[in-house]
Amino acid sequence: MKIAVLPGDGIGPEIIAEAKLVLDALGESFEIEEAPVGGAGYKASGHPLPDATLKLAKEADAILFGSVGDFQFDNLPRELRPEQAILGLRKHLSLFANLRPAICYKELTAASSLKPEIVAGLDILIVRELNGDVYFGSPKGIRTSTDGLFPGTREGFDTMRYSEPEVIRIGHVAFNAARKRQRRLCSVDKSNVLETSQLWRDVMTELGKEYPDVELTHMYVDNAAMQLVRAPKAFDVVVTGNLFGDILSDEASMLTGSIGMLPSASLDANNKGLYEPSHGSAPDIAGKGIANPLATILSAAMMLRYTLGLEAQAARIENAVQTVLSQGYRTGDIFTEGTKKVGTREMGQAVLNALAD
Ligand SMILES: NC(=O)c1ccc[n+]([C@@H]2O[C@H](COP(=O)([O-])OP(=O)(O)OC[C@H]3O[C@@H](n4cnc5c(N)ncnc54)[C@H](O)[C@@H]3O)[C@@H](O)[C@H]2O)c1
Ligand SMILES: CC(C)[C@H](C(=O)O)[C@@H](O)C(=O)O
Ligand SMILES: [Mg+2]
Repeated sequence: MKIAVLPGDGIGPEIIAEAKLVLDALGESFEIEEAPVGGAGYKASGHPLPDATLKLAKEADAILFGSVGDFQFDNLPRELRPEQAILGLRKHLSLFANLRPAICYKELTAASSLKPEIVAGLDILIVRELNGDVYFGSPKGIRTSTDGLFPGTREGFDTMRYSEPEVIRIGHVAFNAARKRQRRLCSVDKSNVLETSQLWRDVMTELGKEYPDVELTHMYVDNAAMQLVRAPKAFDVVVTGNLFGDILSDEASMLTGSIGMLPSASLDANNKGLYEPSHGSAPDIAGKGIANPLATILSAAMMLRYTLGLEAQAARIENAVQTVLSQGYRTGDIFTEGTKKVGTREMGQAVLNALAD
């Protein structure tokens, strides 16, 4: 099994190094090949998604991705900025289904931004559509306005767009995920204002008839943002568009203690996937050896489960993460009084030790 490993920028290489050690420790014969991406790709070959990196990503069975982004590239034309690499991979590989599980481990209830009783036992799954919406809709750009309130001035514009088949395919993923869980699906949109959302809601409602065993509800995104911090355990599976899902999953991460705990899978129609932590390159802590590697290690576990068919190995990794948390190891982002503060390497080592036991 060939795994493309794309560390990227900022804390990417630090957290990926730990996930690689975990994969090495499993005793499987993975063929692991690394390639530069993001700012690192730009530096190596003048493009954030070099041809050789894209080729490797396409031919590999699965992709493990760190993170991209660095303010030193902010002044480049958009198509050369690091973030285009992850957007390009998602698009080129048709990775339309982004699964972001927000689970609050019992040891981390104290680290959550909410009261422990509100997050204890929290286990929700955000299913985010990843190939459409305002991210990819055209036209987009910056131009001189010819109408509107301030003609003759610059205006930025993007197009929010969803086709029916795009909504149907992510809908099936979400309904099927709900079937394997508590059979409750909340579709989040802004159909009181947006036409894309009206279509989204109509299509989800229609699709719901094929899944009579799943309870489908609808919620406006502003209310969903509020309910996520008021009573997050009321959710089971949430399905939403690209932009709303980006924002809601960062919000949900804080219920688990830290964004450093939130893994993700980005899947195509055949469950081939790219696996990455939901967080970014964290330039504020890059190079300090203090980033939390657990979201990346848990993403590797998702890769074993969803794409490589190694459920038992995925469970081994998840159990090891559970063990290190109960042993009291904490990186700074999840540290609370009475626990042991460690850096990236020590946290990774603790996971390796737990795997060896
Ligand atoms: N998929 C990706 O590659 C991805 C995702 C999100 C953001 N980004 C990019 O990352 C760069 C920084 O973005 P940002 O600051 O808005 O978001 P970020 O997720 O990188 O960081 C937000 C905050 O969370 C902290 N944080 C993130 N991951 C952490 C970890 N593993 N351990 C401990 N703390 C962690 C950071 O220190 C920071 O304070 C930008 O260039 C952005 O575009 C990339
Ligand atoms: C870096 C950026 C393009 C990306 C997104 O908006 O999808 C990130 O925030 C994420 O959540 O993976
Ligand atoms: Mg994001």
